[in-house]
Amino acid sequence: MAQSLHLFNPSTRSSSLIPSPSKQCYSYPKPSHSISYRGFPVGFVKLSVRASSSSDLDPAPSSSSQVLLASDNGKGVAGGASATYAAPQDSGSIEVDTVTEAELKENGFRSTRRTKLVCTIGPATCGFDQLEALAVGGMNVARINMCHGTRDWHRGVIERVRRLNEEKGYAVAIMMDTEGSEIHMGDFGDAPSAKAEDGEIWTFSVRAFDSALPERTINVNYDGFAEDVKVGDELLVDGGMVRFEVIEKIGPDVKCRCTDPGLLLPRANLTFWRDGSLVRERNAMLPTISSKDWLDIDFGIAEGVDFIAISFVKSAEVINHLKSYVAARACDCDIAVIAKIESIDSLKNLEEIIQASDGAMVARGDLGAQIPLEQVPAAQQKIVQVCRQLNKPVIVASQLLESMIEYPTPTRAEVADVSEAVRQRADALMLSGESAMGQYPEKALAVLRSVSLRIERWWREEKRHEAMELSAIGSSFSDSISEEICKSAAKMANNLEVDAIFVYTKTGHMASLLSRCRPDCPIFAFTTTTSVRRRLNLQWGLIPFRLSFSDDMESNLNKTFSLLKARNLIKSGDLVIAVSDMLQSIQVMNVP
Ligand SMILES: Nc1ncnc2c1ncn2[C@@H]1O[C@H](COP(=O)(O)OP(=O)(O)O)[C@@H](O)[C@H]1O
Ligand SMILES: C=C(OP(=O)(O)O)C(=O)O
Ligand SMILES: [K+]
Ligand SMILES: [Mg+2]
Repeated sequence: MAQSLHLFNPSTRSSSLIPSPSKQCYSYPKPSHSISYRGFPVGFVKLSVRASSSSDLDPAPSSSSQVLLASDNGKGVAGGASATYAAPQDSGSIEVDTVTEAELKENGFRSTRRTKLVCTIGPATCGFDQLEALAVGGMNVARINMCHGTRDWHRGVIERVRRLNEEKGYAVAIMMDTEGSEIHMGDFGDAPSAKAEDGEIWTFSVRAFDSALPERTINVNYDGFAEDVKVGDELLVDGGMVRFEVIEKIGPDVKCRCTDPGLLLPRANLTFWRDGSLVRERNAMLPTISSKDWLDIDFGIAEGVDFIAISFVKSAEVINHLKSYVAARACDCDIAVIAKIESIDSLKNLEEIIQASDGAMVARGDLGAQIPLEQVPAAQQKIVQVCRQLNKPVIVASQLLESMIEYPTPTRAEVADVSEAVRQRADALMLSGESAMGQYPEKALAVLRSVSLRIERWWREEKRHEAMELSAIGSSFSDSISEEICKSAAKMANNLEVDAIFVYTKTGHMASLLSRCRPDCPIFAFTTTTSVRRRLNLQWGLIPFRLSFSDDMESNLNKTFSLLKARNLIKSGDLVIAVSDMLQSIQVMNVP
């Protein structure tokens, strides 16, 4: 027997949507057998609430009443959509990728992976077959780093990922990461890297060299470099992978002695320190988004990437600016803006930056160059928590499996680091050099996958009581209803041990609210557009499906059940909870 719980705010809906006892709007699919429910409220409850009339999203007068309906037969409860959705042409199909399909069939719902995986694409993984191997291995998002390679090179990667999605049914999203205008070294011409030995004198220069670089010379991208540094400053490459001391300044050239030897990689980040503190001279005035970044952003918009990650964000202002820029130019696609938290300024303004963004990245590489390394773990935990509270997806990035650039197995410490990020319930983990230029990209991805699965299972079995208290975030009354529905649905799903939560969501918002609750069961997110489906691929626990659906939940459910059954993804008797952002309701039912 199907049971349902609906919430209405009658004043926000047309009169035809108000429940009418004589009108039976739903006849839910009848399961083949009935089950008993523990603790499920059945009955009719009327609540009086004060709706905020100041919200433009919810123009309800303060006298409006909010009605909570629960039904034990799933019939006679009316509702409707706040918008009418046109059913696209291909209404008879459901799209889900073959890897998820295989995983669901082999391991059952419970053991599908909840933590999402991002792979940086570089020379080691840019071919079609290599990209396909990563997709098969569980890559949810492909990241291209505009610090490296040409736009043509990146365009090629985007085309191959899109082709992979079209030909093989994947929904791999594309994230474009901007270079940012912090100080970094140039390339080494044909050499992939250079070795700096203890005591060697190297020249860091802002001069443009026409031909090959002179020996032991490094280009610096920031014109003010030679003016900003002082003799005696300490110069850190990549947060301390290699260290130099500034010994002499000669016009545009800065001579430095190597004090900690190591490998110099192209475009490595440079910071300089004076008396134990990071120096913030005129370089602190560089714009977050450089003129080259703006051209890259235009490229990303033209290519229809799914996410744009902004390096070295300092304030919410730049995010707001970029979001309006994107909104004005990207007419038919919705590009999410991800704030990379990798500077002292971004930590200072953390909450406002995350609030303004569509997600965040804990970019530990540069963060570890700006704050003492021992402070990075606490910063990571804080960023992950703030993102969860504010309902923004968060990616933990950099050096997760650094040794796997060279070796086929990770260190125990790396496995512990990956475990910690999964235990913090971050939405996604990211590979950088491991997948871009390492020797074992697929093996590194397999480690992220197996560690995620194991820790997620441990969490479900052992840690359920450690649920995070989620504060209210809704900015309108209608938002608050959605939020409460998702919290209740997630709690019910855990208590009733349901097999899956189904969410019908046009924009993806309702799916993200469910993901935020980190329920024990997977969330099947049905959405009408391929772009939303790809975007949902970054969020914890969501299995995005593309499906055409209408505002009629009965037919949506019937259609979903029959399509999923035909593909052996669900079976009669499976217990599911369905929620939707068109009709604010929770329904509990067995698959017929
Ligand atoms: N498009 C690319 N072309 C060439 N090399 C790349 C590319 N993307 C990434 N890499 C390599 O992978 C390494 C790690 O990638 P990433 O972490 O994104 O960059 P970075 O180390 O510069 O912050 C880079 O240092 C670079 O050597
Ligand atoms: C992910 C990071 O940014 P990028 O690789 O672009 O330096 C980082 O600094 O950790
Ligand atoms: K970058
Ligand atoms: Mg960085």
